Amino acid sequence: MAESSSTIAKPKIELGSKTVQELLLLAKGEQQVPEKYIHKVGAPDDSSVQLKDIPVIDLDLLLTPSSTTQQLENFRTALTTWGCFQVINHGMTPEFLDEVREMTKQFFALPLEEKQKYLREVNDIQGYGNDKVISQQQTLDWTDRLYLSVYPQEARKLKLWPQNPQSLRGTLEQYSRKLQVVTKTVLVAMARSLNLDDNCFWEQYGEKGKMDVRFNLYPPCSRPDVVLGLKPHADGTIITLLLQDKQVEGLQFLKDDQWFRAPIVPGALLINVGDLAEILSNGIFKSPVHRVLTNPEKERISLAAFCLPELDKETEPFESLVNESTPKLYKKVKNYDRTFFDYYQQGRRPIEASKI
Ligand SMILES: O=C(O)CCC(=O)C(=O)O
Ligand SMILES: [Fe+2]
Repeated sequence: MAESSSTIAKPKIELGSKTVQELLLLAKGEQQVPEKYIHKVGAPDDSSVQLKDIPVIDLDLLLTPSSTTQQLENFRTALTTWGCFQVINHGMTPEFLDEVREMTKQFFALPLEEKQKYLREVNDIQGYGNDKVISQQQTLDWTDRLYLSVYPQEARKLKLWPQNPQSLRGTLEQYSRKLQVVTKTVLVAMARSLNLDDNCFWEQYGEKGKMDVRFNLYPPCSRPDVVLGLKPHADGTIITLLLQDKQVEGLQFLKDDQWFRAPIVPGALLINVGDLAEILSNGIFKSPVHRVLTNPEKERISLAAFCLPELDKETEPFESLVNESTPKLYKKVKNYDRTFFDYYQQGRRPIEASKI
């Protein structure tokens, strides 16, 4: 159902909440999970969720002339059915990816006071903390995070970039530079797979395109039957590039109304279409709904990089994808990420509001 963005309540103030790690420290081994994390409806019934291979795309082959047709065809199918794929040969060694995972673990393993040096300020998104709490009714996610803008350079708030572990700043710089290269290749391939001008997705991202990274920690949870690491959502991005934990699963995708577990492919990055690429492609690419489950024994980490258009850039379906037989399906949107979290926390999808 289409709805106008004015129907979403705009929070004036944010209500405070503790990080999950802090909560666990205070609980001193007590198993009780606070009420506000418990899903009374939509609890994660995991009993019939299957593991299904998400398409694997070799980035090295994607744009080479000799293999273009078949590779691009597979790529397009991945984006129109799953809305996500695992990418290999992306230019980063398994050792380097392990280093990125390791620094993520090391950061979350620091004493609370150390992490709190980088605390997110109320109503800001960058920094260490957890869910933005905008209503007492909100069911919270069992996750702590460190959210940092890496591009454009001027969006960086370096005082929130941890100096401990010492390697974090340098490794993050290196990792995000590599991700920019992957992003460009993927965006060009997306255009090519739709027979559009090579640069059309890349231009939407823009020279000042935003890349925000979110380090996620999902501590063990004694009630995985009723608590979620992340509520079902689709991303408000053009694309999202995700580095998954190497040992612990948890991510699931909704496809044809069924949940599927995302397998771990240790050397791969998992890339998914976000709402903005769904809009640009006039609905041809699917921005998939996904969620993260909790694990009773093991903690899980992940690192998501969100690619968003530069500030004030307007996003609407490419004209060449709109004609009499395929009418325009989405309205123009701008600064989409600003309203995204308000919808998310109410368990709603912002893309509904832009549907015509
Ligand atoms: O932790 C994961 O595997 C997924 C993270 C995610 O979906 C997000 O940060 O938007
Ligand atoms: Fe996500």
